[in-house]
Amino acid sequence: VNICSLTSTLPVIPYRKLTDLHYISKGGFGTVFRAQHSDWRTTVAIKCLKLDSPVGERERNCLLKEAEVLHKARFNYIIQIFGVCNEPEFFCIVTEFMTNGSLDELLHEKDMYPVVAWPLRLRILYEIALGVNFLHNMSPPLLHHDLKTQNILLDGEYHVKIADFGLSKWRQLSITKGSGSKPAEMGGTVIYMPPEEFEPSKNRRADVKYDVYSYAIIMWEVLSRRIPYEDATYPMQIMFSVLRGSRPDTGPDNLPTDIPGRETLINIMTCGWTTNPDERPSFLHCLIELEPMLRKFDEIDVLEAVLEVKRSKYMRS
Ligand SMILES: CNC(=O)c1cc(Oc2ccc(NC(=O)Nc3ccc(SCC(=O)O)c(F)c3)c(F)c2)ccn1
Repeated sequence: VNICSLTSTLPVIPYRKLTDLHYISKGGFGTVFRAQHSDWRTTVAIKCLKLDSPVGERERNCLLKEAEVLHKARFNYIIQIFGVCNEPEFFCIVTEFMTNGSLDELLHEKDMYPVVAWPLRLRILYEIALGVNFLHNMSPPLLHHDLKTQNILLDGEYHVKIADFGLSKWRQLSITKGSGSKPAEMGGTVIYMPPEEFEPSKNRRADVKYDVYSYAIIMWEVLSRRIPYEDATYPMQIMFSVLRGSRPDTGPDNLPTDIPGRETLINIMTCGWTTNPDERPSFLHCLIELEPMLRKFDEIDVLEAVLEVKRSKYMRS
């Protein structure tokens, strides 16, 4: 990646402007911190190369590539990049900070969020589809291939932004080597992976139908507030049962009958996770099905749902 071509249109942020760093997360490859920008007076997130490891040319190129991707993929529902910090001893991507964390927390921290009303859950599903649909509409299509509730971030008003923490080494290697993703045992979760990913004899094309499988699993997780295959103890168990065709149960115990548009949502879900990738819907198709459902809610329903989660978070934090 040519740093000049990138930084000619993307702000270069001097390291000295980034203060109050707080550690957020780390992978084999990079580390994410929260920070303040001393001139912009805002909170930002910075994804940097491991500070201790000598910044290898390849690692630096990976992060530059990511900055370029994020810069090109600017959209309402994709995490926003503010700039890069490119100094010999410090190299990082600077993005917006998503104050309400990940969808994973919203769904499973039931003490903090005892109630997440349906209008907000459906808006979240709709906005995830808008974000991924945008990526798939780029030319060439940008495939996420690591959609999971930990990579779906929420801003101050609980609007969705698609992210990719992608901090594990093998994932970066797969980007640079252009190979498929490595087996999930290396830290990744299997629950969002389509069965064709497990096939050893993989001559997989860069599959546009990978993401919609992950999206179908996320739909089930959002509507049930359960961890898919929560009874399994080993990833291999999940892989084998998924290869045999088992999927999360869509019965009323997991998906309550009072979900608005329950039938349509279950149809999209079961279509999205079918074994044959060619039978899975496009995100455009998912959006066309979801649009009328969102129109049924008026703005107030959604705002009341947001207020309810804000109040409960405030009371319990
Ligand atoms: C409580 N709040 C937080 O903790 C927090 C942490 C945070 O940290 C980061 C998380 C992710 C990234 N980077 C990233 O998302 N990159 C990326 C790359 C490719 C694609 S699209 C194609 C593909 O997936 O390959 C894509 F959608 C995204 C980052 F730089 C910082 C950001 C905001 N808030």
